[in-house]
Amino acid sequence: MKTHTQQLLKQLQLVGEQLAILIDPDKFKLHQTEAMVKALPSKTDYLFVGGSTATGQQTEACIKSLKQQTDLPIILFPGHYQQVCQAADAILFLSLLSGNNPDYLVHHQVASVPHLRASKLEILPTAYLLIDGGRPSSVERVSQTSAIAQTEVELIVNTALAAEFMGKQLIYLEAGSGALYPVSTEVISAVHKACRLPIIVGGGLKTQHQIEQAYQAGASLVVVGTAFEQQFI
Ligand SMILES: CC(C)=CCC/C(C)=C/CC/C(C)=C/CC/C(C)=C/COP(=O)(O)OP(=O)(O)O
Ligand SMILES: O=P(O)(O)OC[C@@H](O)CO
Ligand SMILES: [Mg+2]
Repeated sequence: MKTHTQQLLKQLQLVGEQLAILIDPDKFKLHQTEAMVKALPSKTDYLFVGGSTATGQQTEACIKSLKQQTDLPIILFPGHYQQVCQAADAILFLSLLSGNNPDYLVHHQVASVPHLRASKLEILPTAYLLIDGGRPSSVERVSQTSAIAQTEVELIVNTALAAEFMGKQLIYLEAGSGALYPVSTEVISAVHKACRLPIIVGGGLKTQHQIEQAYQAGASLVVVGTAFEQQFI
């Protein structure tokens, strides 16, 4: 097995207040790649590529097209092991710890290993916590798990700390793509106070003010998908 550099993990641990734009291969149109890359906010640090229902082929075509237009690091954000693609730079090695579906706790991870053993992708061990964003999300539907209520702060903190004790390197607090409201600053700051890992926050972030609030509460990286995507539909 090749050694994986820890370049992006170090950047996530050290830099803070970073921005990722999420591209969902499901909705991605190849002919719009150039315009889309030009429209990226100047502060963009990473592109996340993934979706709950995207196929491997869609994911690969999307990443290859983006790679022709930008040098930004491309981080896979997989909804399924078949989305593993060697053309990316890194992978959020997600485990859906807010739910009790073994497929999303461990089976996708095991199934991805044959693709990852031979690859140079940097692996980012990530605890993925789905928090209620006010409407049913695709992740809930696909994984057949329920989101944790925003009021269950202690459960969220305990789940994040369990992730830290398990050796995860990143915590992703997810309100679901297109959420009516994002993960609250109360939840983010409670996790930040209790847990040493960098926090990624995504789902339902639409305004600069919401993004600033997430950083102030302790998010190291904010993910925006729908608000960017809507320019291209
Ligand atoms: C580690 C490997 C290989 C796979 C991980 C598999 C796991 C645990 C996935 C977590 C659950 C899941 C389905 C995550 C998908 C996250 C994602 C990329 C969401 C993007 O948004 P969509 O859910 O596609 O939203 P739309 O409905 O708006 O398209
Ligand atoms: O599409 P939005 O609501 O920006 O969510 C982004 C991301 O966190 C979803 O997985
Ligand atoms: Mg999708």
